[in-house]
Parts: sequence; structure tokens; C-alpha cells
Amino acid sequence: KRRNDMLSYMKGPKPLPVVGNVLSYRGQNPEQIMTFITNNSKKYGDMYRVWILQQLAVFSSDPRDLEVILSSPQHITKNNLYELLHQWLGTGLLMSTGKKWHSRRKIITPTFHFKILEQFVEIFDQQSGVMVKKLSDKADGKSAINIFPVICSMALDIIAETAMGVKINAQNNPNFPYVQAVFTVTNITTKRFINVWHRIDWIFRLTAPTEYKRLNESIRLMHQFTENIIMERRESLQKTIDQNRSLEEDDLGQKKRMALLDVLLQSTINGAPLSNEDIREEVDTFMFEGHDTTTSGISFALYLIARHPDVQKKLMEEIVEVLGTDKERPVSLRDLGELKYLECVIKESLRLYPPVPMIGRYFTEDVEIRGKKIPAGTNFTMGFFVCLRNPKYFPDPDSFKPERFLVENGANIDPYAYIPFSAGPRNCIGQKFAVLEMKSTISKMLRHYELLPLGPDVRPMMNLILRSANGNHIGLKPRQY
Ligand code: HEM
Repeated sequence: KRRNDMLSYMKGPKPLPVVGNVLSYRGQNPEQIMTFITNNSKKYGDMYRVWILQQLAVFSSDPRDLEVILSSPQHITKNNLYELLHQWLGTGLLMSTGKKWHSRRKIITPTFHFKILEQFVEIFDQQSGVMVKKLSDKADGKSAINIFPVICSMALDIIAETAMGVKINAQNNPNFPYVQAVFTVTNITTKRFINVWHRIDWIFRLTAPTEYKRLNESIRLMHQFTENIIMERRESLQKTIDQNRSLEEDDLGQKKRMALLDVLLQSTINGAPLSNEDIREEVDTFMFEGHDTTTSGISFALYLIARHPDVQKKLMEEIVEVLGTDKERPVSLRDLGELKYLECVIKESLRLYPPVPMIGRYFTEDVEIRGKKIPAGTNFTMGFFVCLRNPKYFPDPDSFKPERFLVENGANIDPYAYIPFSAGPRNCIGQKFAVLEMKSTISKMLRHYELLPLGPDVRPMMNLILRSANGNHIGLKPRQY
């Protein structure tokens, strides 16, 4: 009653006694939910409320409201939607709150230092090289290819090698048990996200016992895999220290590539090293956050480039200027930095199709947002995909116009309106990693293939990440310079 009274001023669909607005969601699939939320924003304004049984959700997509919450170090507790990931990711950086989040964020930030990222460029280059080779038999200029699963295997290879320092060969050996387990867990979790009743553990266990068992077994396998790697690398680090060798060189005195996990092994909180379990939740978090999101980002970007030949032409001019016409020439961090137009294309593609279409916070106390009082116990949901198409901030918002991000066009975009990586202290820690990976793999594809507008249009839908209900189709033709 308190929450209801406090929010009496706020618009929203009329709730029924007890069930609230549950019935409005009945029969909505993840594709329709996107339209439903966008239409609600049009009908009730940029901030509105919904009751789902006893749970109160307030939606906002106004950058001025988002700034109040995202810039605050207080409002960092995630809402209940994240619970589905808890069994796999524990309370790693994505899920943790309070003091734990603050101390972890502090020690994980240097893990993404550019010196570490610089050595990953070689991995991006090699793994995208595997991908373009594997695509060659499909590149006939006629067939429509769903690029999403192809990108997903490559992104998994990249994140395993950068986060854990191991090659899992997802592209060449999709039956490898760890790879299978990642696919099983993401698929089952996605289904649970869609089927709201399955979000409740005991209902899921009773009504889908086979999936429940597969989920538990796969998570156990993934945890075991990560743990073994951590133990091996801890031993190897100890050996290096015992033998008084440099941490940056291998047994033969060659410069060694550090994985994100190695940086965590050397980190301490108040002088004490992180335990294997502490490191495992962080590595598992990188494995999840670092492959699904980039897969979505790269797949939608390739789809858009294929359908905008003028953009593709400009991209090729830039690529030839910076990288030349030798398709096999490896790229460096410096080269990637010079691909400025590609950066605009990536930004614009993340604006139209943000891989993380919305995020949520739980208010543990009453909060005031620009004069509007919101009660404790609210699930506050920030609709990035609505905000990123707001015509006030992005004129002609549904058009793909990379030029809007060109500095010489005076690109002066509000940092809380352009938020595919969120903003403020809890923004995406892997943002630079993600953009480098996207630049590297997209430029690799373009150097080898002309992208063609083949296959059906995308049908965006909200899962754990943004996907297309019918895949991301493009055609490929070997590139002739
Ligand atoms: C295009 C790719 C990506 C997008 C669009 C993206 C987007 C986001 C967003 C919106 C958040 C905020 C989530 C929230 O507040 O609930 C986030 C957090 C996070 N991301 Fe990313 N991400 C991407 C790639 C990556 C990569 C490659 C990594 C790691 C290698 C990563 C690691 C993380 C982590 C650990 C967090 C939690 C940070 C914290 O709470 O302090 N992300 N990401």
C-alpha cells in the first residue's frame, strides 16, 4: 500500500487487484515485449510503473533520469532478473553489490589496462582468421548465411584464450565438453528468461526435470574446468616466483602473454591474494559477459553493413588506406586505432541494436529522481533500446547513419543518452576490449569478403541479450581488390 500510495502520481497501465498488470504480459513473446515496452513509453511517458503481482517495476528511458541512477555510487544493487545467472556466475563483478563490488571493481579495473589489451589483438586476429577460412565454402555470392552461430563460436574462442589463456577450439571442435556446456547453459537460461514461470526454481525443477538436470551438470562441468585452469596457472606462477624469474617471461625467457586470469592471480585485497573461488566467479563472469554481448554486437553490425553498400564502400576505402590490400597482413593496436570510420559504424550499430537492451536496479531505500519520489522495493528498469532511439538526442533515430558520430560533424552526444555500455561507476568494464574485438573481426571479414544483403530482415527480440528471432543473415562473396 505504501508503494502504491507513493506512486499514485505516476502513469502506467491500470492494475487489477492482486495480480496487477500480469495479464498485459500474457502471451507476449520476447519479440513482442520489445514493441510492448516501446509502446508503453509512448503511451505513459518516459517513466511509468507496472505491477506484477506484488512486485513493482518502474521503467525509464529518459537520459536525465538514467543519469541520476547510473552516476550514483549508491544505486548498484541489481534487480531480480539477474538471479537466473547466479548459479553460474556467483557474485562476480556483474552480480555483486555493496563493499564486495567496490573492492572487486578496484582490483579488476587494471586487468583491462591497454598494455594487457594490446597483447590480445593478436588473438582477435588469429581467431577471426580461423573464421574467415571456415566461411570460404559458403561464400558463393548467392547463399544467405546466418552469421550469429559462426560469430558465437569465434567469440567463445577469443574469450577463452584472453580470459583463461587456453585454446578451446570452439570453431573447429564444437563438441568439446566445455563448449557444449556453455551452449547448454546459455540456451536453457534464455528459455527460462522467456518462460516467466520457469524463472522460479522449484517450478522449473518440477516441470522441466531433464533441462534442470542438464543445466546443473553443465554448470558443474564449467566450474570444474575453470577451477582446473586456475590451479594450473597458480602453480605455474608460483614456480616462476620460486625460480626468481620475471613474471612477464616464459621458461625460455620469451615475452609471455598474460591472460586476464593471470592478472587476477597476482592481485591482492588488503595484502591477501584472491582465493580460487573468488577468481573463478570473475573468470566465469568474463566468459559469459565477454562472448554473448560481442556476438550480438558483431552479428548486427555485419548485417547492417551488408545492407548499406555506401557505408561498406567507405569502410573499404579506410581499410585499404590503413591496412593495405594484403589480406594476410596482421593488424596491430595502432592500426585498429586508425580505423575511425569503422568506430562510427560500430557505435551506430550498437545504438540501433544494443546487445544489452535494458538493465535493472533494485531500490533498497526511497529514491528521488528529478523531483519524482520512488519507493524502496522498486525494480527500476532502464530501457536502453528506447533511449538509444530517442529523436531528441538522435535525429532520424531509426536510420543507420554512422556519420552522426564523426567528430568533424560536431558529434556532441549526451553521454547518458548514448549508453550501450551503460555509464557511470558501474559501466561495462570490458568496453575497450569489446570495441577492439569488434573492429578486428569486422575488418577481417571485410578484407576477405564483400558482404551482401541476402536473407530475411532481422526480428530483434529480448533474451538475456538482444538477438534476432530469425537469425542475422548476410551473403558473402570473396573480396577482389
Ligand atoms: C559489445 C559488447 C558489450 C556490451 C554492449 C556490454 C554492455 C554492458 C553493460 C550495459 C553493462 C552494465 C550491466 C548492468 O549494469 O547490469 C556491462 C557490464 C559488464 N560487462 Fe560488458 N558489454 C560488452 C562486452 C563485454 C566484454 C567483452 C567483457 C569482458 C571481457 C564485459 C564484461 C563486463 C562486466 C564484468 C560487467 C560488470 C561490471 C560491473 O558491474 O562493475 N563486457 N556490460
